[in-house]
Amino acid sequence: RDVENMRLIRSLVRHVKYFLGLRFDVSGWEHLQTEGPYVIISNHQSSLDVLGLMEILPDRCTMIAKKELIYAGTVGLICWLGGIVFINRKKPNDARSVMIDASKTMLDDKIRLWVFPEGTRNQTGNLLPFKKGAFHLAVQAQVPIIPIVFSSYSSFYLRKQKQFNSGTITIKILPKIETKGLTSDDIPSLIDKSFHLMNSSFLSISNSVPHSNGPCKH
Ligand SMILES: CCCCCCCCCCCCCC(=O)SCCNC(=O)CCNC(=O)[C@H](O)C(C)(C)COP(=O)(O)OP(=O)(O)OC[C@H]1O[C@@H](n2cnc3c(N)ncnc32)[C@H](O)[C@@H]1OP(=O)(O)O
Ligand SMILES: CCCCCCCC/C=C\CCCCCCCC(=O)OC[C@@H](O)COP(=O)(O)O
Repeated sequence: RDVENMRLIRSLVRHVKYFLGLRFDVSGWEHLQTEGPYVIISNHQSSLDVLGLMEILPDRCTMIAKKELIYAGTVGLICWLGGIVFINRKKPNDARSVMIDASKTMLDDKIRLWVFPEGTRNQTGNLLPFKKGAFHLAVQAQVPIIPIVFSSYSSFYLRKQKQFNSGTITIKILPKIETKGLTSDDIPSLIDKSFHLMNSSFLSISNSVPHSNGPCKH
């Protein structure tokens, strides 16, 4: 169990896009060129997000995930080996204390953490209101937040209708938001700022996404 295992996991998962006929169009790479620990926040539409995440995952970065994933067979084992931090959403007090510990570990071990602040998968067409854990994490560790937005999958993937075509996912990496000097009192405004930046980015890149490239041959 070591965050370094994410290098191997990342290089394996990066091949999956070819089987699904998906392409990634990434902008803002320069914003990930930040030294030391930081918190990445991104929107969460489906398990497909794992592909986009692995496409751009920086070194020494692991994720916060719901603890149910440990029991998901091989996927659970891979998550555990990659040092994923598991939280129990049914016990918010426990989840908070795990995240408070993580704010120390990320500084001690120079680790970056990826959090889905919506807290659950969402394909409603707008981002869900953000949970607060990711922002406490960044403020407690006094590290920057890097917001990342994945465009809507709805032009090629409709879960209820069981439709899946090939398509292009736009990923926009936004400039980092500094938290140096901020305290827990600043969290509501930090959340507000992050939410509006990400939601407006999401709407703008989702409208400009090229439509499905046609049915997938597989
Ligand atoms: C092929 C195989 C490939 C394998 C691939 C591997 C990749 C896998 C990728 C896996 C991807 C998997 C992806 C997934 O699994 S996504 C699902 C799991 N992830 C999350 O849920 C993350 C986001 N959740 C949170 O951050 C929540 O805030 C938590 C769960 C922590 C609490 O939720 P809660 O429901 O309680 O809501 P709340 O946010 O309104 O907070 C309530 C109150 O608590 C205060 N508070 C909160 N936090 C802190 C804190 N740290 N220190 C001090 N205080 C804190 C807060 O200020 C507020 O108080 P007040 O301000 O109202 O007074
Ligand atoms: C044609 C079907 C298209 C789907 C293909 C998916 C391919 C993805 C490839 C490999 C990655 C598999 C790893 C799965 C990790 C799942 C993480 C995840 O998404 O957990 C759900 C959790 O965050 C929120 O849970 P809830 O929405 O609150 O319950």
